[in-house]
Formats: sequence, structure tokens, C-alpha cells
Amino acid sequence: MSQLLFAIVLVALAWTVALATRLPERWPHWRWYLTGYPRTALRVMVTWRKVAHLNDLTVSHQPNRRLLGDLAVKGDPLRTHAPRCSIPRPTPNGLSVRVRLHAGQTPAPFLAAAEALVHAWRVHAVRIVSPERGIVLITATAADPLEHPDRTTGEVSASLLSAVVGALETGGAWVMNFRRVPHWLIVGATRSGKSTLIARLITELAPQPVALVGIDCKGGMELGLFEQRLSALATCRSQAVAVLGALVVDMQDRMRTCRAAGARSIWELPEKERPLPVVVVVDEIAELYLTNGSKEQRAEAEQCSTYLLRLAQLGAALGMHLVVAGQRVGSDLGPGVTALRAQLSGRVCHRVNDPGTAEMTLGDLNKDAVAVAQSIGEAEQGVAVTTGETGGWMRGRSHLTTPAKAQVTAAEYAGLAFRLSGVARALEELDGGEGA
Ligand SMILES: Nc1ncnc2c1ncn2[C@@H]1O[C@H](COP(=O)(O)OP(=O)(O)OP(=O)(O)O)[C@@H](O)[C@H]1O
Repeated sequence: MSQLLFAIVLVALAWTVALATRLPERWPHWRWYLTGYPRTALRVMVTWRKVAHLNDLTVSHQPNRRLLGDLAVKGDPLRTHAPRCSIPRPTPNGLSVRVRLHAGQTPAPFLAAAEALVHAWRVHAVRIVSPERGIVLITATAADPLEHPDRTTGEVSASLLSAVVGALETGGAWVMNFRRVPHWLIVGATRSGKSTLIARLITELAPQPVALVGIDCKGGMELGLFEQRLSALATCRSQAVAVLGALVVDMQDRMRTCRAAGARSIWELPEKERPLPVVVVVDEIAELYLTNGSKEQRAEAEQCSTYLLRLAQLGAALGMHLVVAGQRVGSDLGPGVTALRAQLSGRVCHRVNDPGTAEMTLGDLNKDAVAVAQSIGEAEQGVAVTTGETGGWMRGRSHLTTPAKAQVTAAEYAGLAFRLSGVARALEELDGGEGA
């Protein structure tokens, strides 16, 4: 009785301190730390042995065969031992426990038991990784952080060519960093959130000293919002050919500059001589590749394909980066698409209509991510599976960026729409040629 009274007084005291110090404003996860975590941690400790036993995570020190006369009898020993698990450590959005494996155990049965742990601990999701040999780290997420992607934790230091585009399921920030992952492929069915992610990405890159080039062959309907901040916008395939061709020439100039300075990338050049990084955003890649079969259109599509491939292959070290978005990105679009896809190491897969598209986007990097991408529902707009810098994958949700907000940002940073002389000249020549 006295213990119960003590616990009640302690909780009341904690709440009073929390409210008196205006904790909710300063610490967005205070509610979880003060109430959710103690409850869940207790549940984890109380249920661990039972869950381990029911899911074959235990071992026995007794042999599972006995001699009965001349007969060898095989069975499950009654006394089994669950592997030792640490005291649950709170995380901003859940908790984590380290499990020390017994000799002979592997992480595989723990992976299989993830669903059982979710129900036993009444949490949103459980992830299991093995950070070192003999150890399994179980991370439980209390609630889906992707419901409120604006409540991310941890400061992300702003750096050139890095953009915070949303929140990850860990509760951390979803960062697209072109210095680490130079090219990105963004895939998703219609209304899945591709354009919103691109809008957010451009909004984040807009204040940075980066030239932004748009290729939007849907008549510029999506990227036209950012026209004021873009160094160039191609709205049809012939313009795309001109822009991409000029960028390839620019890339070759950069190569020569680097060779003359004995540098292996533009980042090794002195700051004054360093050319401006360029991010090329292609919205709806299919528009570049699909033709009506005429010789002229086929030649244009092939040119686009060759230029994109060259930019993807050589651009990373020369400060030329690609973001390619589309509903499908497969060999059915035309030759060169599969080779291009292989060069786009950053992948983002939103909701897709067919398993093939998820497989095409993530299958060559992470087989298990394909199933997760397929489970994204209609109502989860903006939710996607994204590959990480360390080769793993994670669910994330972009920060909602409305077209109005996108336009305001573009207008605000219109002064940073750097002139790319080669690209501007190529577009002028094209206009002149068409006009003549
Ligand atoms: N991160 C998000 N959070 C909340 N809502 C979102 C998010 N992303 C997208 N949405 C909603 O989904 C709608 C469709 O998104 P969006 O236009 O980006 O899809 P899309 O994949 O580009 O579609 P399309 O291929 O037809 O252009 C948006 O109008 C917005 O309301």
C-alpha cells in the first residue's frame, strides 16, 4: 500500500515539475518518457521469458535426445533458458533492448518473432538488427512517427547539397545528401507523393549556392512552380536534349579543369575555382523515353538516354547530380533505362500499383524492402521506403510542401537562379532554330 502511495506521489511530482517547467514546449516527447516508456519497459521485462519461450528464442542446456533402453528418444527439453536481455533503454519514440545470444543461436528466429513482439509489447513496430556478433538489438517504436513527420528529433547540421525532406520511422530526420549519395531515383504511382517530395527537396536546396535545372516534359506543370529559382526549365523533349547536351559539355569542361589542377573531383579544387554544383531534376522520366515510333522521336529519346547516363556515370565527382522521378522505371521504357537505374544509387519508392515496380526500384538493392514498399496504402500519401547511406532501408514521409509554399520559396530565392551560360545558349539556339 505504501509503495503504491509512493508511486502515485512520484508520478504527481513528475507531472507538476513537467508543467511548471513548460516541458511540453521544450521537449516534444515528454509524454512518452514520463508515462509510455515506464509502462512499456515494464511490459517488456515481464513478458520477455514467455515471448522468448513461445517463439523458440530459448535454448536448453540439457540434451534433446535420451536413451530409453536401446531406443534413442528425441524431444523438447522442459527447462529452457531465454537469452539475457538488457534493461530497456528509452528512445524518443520507443525503446531498445540488447539481447545477448546463447552459443548456437542466430538472429534469424528473432527476425521471425518480430510480429509476436509487436503484439506482446503493444507497440507500433519492432526492428531487429545485429550490430555486433552475438548481439541482437531490438528497437520498438511506440507510435508511427510518420503520422506526424513534422515532429522529428535531433538537429541536422545544414550543409551544402544536403536537404531535410521529411521524417524517418526512427523519429529522426530524412536527409537527402548529394555529397554522400549523388543521384536519386524517386518512384511512385500517381498521387503517391512524388511531386511533393521533389517540391520539398527544391525548397530545401533553393537557399543554397546550387544551380537547379528542371526537366518536366509534362509541359512544365510540376516544376514550372519553381521556374523563378531554376537556372533552366525544359518542358519538352527537344528542350531536354538541348539542356542535357549542354550539361554534358559543361561536365567535360569541369573534367579538364580538374585534370589541369591534379584534382580527382571539384571538391578538391580551391573554393574560388570550384564550379557551381548542379542538381538536375527530371519529373516523369517516361515522357523522355516514350515515342510514337517516328525516327525523329526515337533519335531524341536515345540522345536523352545517352546524356542522362553520362551525367549519372561521371557527374558525382564533377558536381552534377540527378534526381529522376517516374511512375515506373523499367526496361520497357527503352534501352538505357536499366543502366541509368543502376547508376542512381539513392532510391525512394512510394506506393506503387504493381509488385514489379517496387522490385525494379528496390529489388536490386534490398529484397526485404520490396515487401514493405508494397504494403504502403492509398491513404499514406508521402510515405515511402528509402535507401539509407549505409546500405539499409527505412520508411519515411516527406514534409508536406504545398504548391503555394513552393512558389513563395522560388520567388524568395529567385536571385539565386544562377546562369548556366552553356545551357542558356543551347536553349536560345533551339528557340532561334524553331523560330527560323
Ligand atoms: N508527405 C505528405 N504528407 C501529407 N500529404 C501528402 C504528402 N505528400 C503528398 N501528399 C498529398 O498527396 C497528394 C498527391 O501528391 P503528389 O502530387 O505529390 O503525388 P504525385 O505522386 O506527384 O502524383 P502525380 O504522379 O499524379 O503527379 C498531394 O496533393 C497531397 O495532398
